Amino acid sequence: MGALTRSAAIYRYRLPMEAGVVLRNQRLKTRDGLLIHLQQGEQQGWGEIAPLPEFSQETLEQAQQATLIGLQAWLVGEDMAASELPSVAFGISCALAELTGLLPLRADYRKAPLCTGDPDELFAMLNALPGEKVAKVKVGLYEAVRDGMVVNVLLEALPELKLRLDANRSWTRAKADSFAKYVNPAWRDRIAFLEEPCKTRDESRGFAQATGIAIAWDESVREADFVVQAEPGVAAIVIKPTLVGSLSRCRELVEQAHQAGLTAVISSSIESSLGLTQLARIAHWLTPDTIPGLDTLDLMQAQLMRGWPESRLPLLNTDALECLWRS
Ligand SMILES: O=C(O)CCC(=O)C1=CC=C[C@@H](O)[C@@H]1C(=O)O
Ligand SMILES: [Mg+2]
Repeated sequence: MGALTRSAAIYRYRLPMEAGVVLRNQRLKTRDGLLIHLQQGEQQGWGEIAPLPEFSQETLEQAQQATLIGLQAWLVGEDMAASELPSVAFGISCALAELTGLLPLRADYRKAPLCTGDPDELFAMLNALPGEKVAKVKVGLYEAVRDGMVVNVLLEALPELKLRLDANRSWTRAKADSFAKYVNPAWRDRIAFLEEPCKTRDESRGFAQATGIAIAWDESVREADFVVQAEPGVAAIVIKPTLVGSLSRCRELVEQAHQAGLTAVISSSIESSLGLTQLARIAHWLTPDTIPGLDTLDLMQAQLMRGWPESRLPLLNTDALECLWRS
């Protein structure tokens, strides 16, 4: 491989977001990130490196520096050690996996639609979906009691529906319990999982065991002391590659989850359509039996380089990219 000439480039993109996309404490007006392009002889690969504000530890500037160092090493034929910055490790490993043909082209474009809680809107969305009816609802933003009622109404109105819920650690145990109180016990097993209900893992475990509502780890997966293991009440782990790291790290997590009998859900960190379509390919490759959590494209006002099937958003090409470095 080393005999063929290598070239590489780093581009920067900025995509306008829909008004009102709020991440934790911050309104996200634009999504900013890097795309990298690697070429070796006839082979090439793209990768996206886009730290997510409020979720990633690294800034875009730090990611850019680390990317440059990584690509310069690759150009002189060195084996790149995975960067310590997860977004960089993910983007570089994707570009290499495209270049070497490791990442298959087939993709899983099913997505669990993100739903605001309006049963009519959800009904229309689900009717348009082939196969399994799974939707995702954010909870923990308003009153826990209101969340409980919304979930109950959705499950009652749509008998085929399974729900994924996400509280992003916003509840005390008491609030989580007041949510559960409003969900008919007969329907609780149609909650595929509730991501991170409580502020601590122990509280979340206690909640799952007391209520019979299965939970999933998301934030926890990125913590240093986290170990993938079967536990009572835990159904799944959520893997957001931009926040987790290299493709091989993601693969390792998927394998550990499957060995422990847990579902592994490949999920978005609000990447552009380039990164999202790669995540759909990763999901088809590593978790073919599980619908990935990729319904975030419509939070943006445009797609980038590669289109998501049937998306009506305009597709921007390389003209929208600013070349930062090329060699
Ligand atoms: O998991 C999904 O189905 C979509 C992605 C998603 O919900 C999220 C992506 C990025 C940040 C958060 O707002 C949110 C999450 O916490 O899981
Ligand atoms: Mg989550």
